Amino acid sequence: MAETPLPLLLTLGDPCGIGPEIVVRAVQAGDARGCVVVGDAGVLRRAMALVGRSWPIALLDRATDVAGCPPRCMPLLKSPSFGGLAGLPWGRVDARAGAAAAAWITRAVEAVQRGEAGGVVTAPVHKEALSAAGVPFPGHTEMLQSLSSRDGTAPPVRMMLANPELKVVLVTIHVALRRALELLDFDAVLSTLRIAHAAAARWGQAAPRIAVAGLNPHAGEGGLFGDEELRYIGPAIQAARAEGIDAQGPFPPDTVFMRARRGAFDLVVAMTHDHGLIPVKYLGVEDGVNVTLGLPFVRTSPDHGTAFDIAGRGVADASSLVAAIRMARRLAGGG
Ligand SMILES: NC(=O)C1=CN([C@@H]2O[C@H](COP(=O)(O)OP(=O)(O)OC[C@H]3O[C@@H](n4cnc5c(N)ncnc54)[C@H](O)[C@@H]3O)[C@@H](O)[C@H]2O)C=CC1
Ligand SMILES: NCC(=O)COP(=O)(O)O
Repeated sequence: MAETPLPLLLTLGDPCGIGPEIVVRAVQAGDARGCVVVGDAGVLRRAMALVGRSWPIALLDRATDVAGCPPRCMPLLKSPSFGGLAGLPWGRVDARAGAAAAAWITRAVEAVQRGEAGGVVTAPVHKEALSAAGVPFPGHTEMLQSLSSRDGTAPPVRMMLANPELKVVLVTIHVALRRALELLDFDAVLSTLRIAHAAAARWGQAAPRIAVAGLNPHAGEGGLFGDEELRYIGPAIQAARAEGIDAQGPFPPDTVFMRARRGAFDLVVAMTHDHGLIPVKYLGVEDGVNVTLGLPFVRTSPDHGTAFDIAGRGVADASSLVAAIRMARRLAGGG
């Protein structure tokens, strides 16, 4: 008999953004079966009111208790309580919202580390709200990495954004562009290639064809427009190849995504956040999923943010969250 997969945990994200609304929409559409929400009952009720639906909330001590949850109810893992969150104005940076969002991420990781859940799907947080709350991480990726530390050592992780046409893994993420240039080196590129190669086996590509986008226009044009490709990107690709990784490049960043989209490569490694994410997001946020590679558990997220400009208006699209839930189920082995 097939085993019932462990539930997925669904963190509500910033209470002032569209996270709670898209979580409720995903539940309403039947796309969040087997998921347990991590957040606040008042915030959930406010989101239910926004979409014109109301379900009883079943408060769970453990995520696995969802098995005994009556039908047509919203399973909510007992999570740190803050009070007053449901009264916060929509679409504003608020330290209380940032603190709550961070606490729910921590709660979800505790539960997954105890073996109660198959993975974590996170609704968006606002990075300024996290910072206002004194959270020492710019985003989920860094926070999840830190929470996964063992004996004081955090695993190397990378952000991947994926849609049905493109998969892009980033060498650097939430730092100023100047700082990203300082952080880029042989080890950072080689480590990214190793993480991407190892992670691809989880979605069924044991030997992915990885294209590496250069940093400079035309990938440096033989050193005419910068030498990072010659100094460390190319050597890191060669080192990866020597380990059996099918890494190719460096290719001009302005054309490599087009080639990958046409099927020449299975994924693209990009040096900086915007080099890599603009091509993915330009194809539309509906199908995009953010996956953290290298963690000891599955974590996915929609590819969009808190959308403060439309928060509280009841017009948010839950498609990307639904894609993130489906991807998490696949990666966690639940179909
Ligand atoms: N995984 C996460 O926690 C992420 C968090 N962020 C954070 O979110 C905050 C806001 O980021 P922005 O750059 O404004 O990007 P954003 O993705 O929140 O919004 C960009 C535009 O897309 C629209 N949009 C986004 N998601 C939508 C949806 N589901 N339905 C309909 N329209 C949607 C928004 O209304 C806005 O016009 C920032 O603090 C950013 O760091 C951004 C990306 C991911
Ligand atoms: N642009 C994607 C993004 O910033 C997501 O960050 P994270 O919260 O998943 O680390």
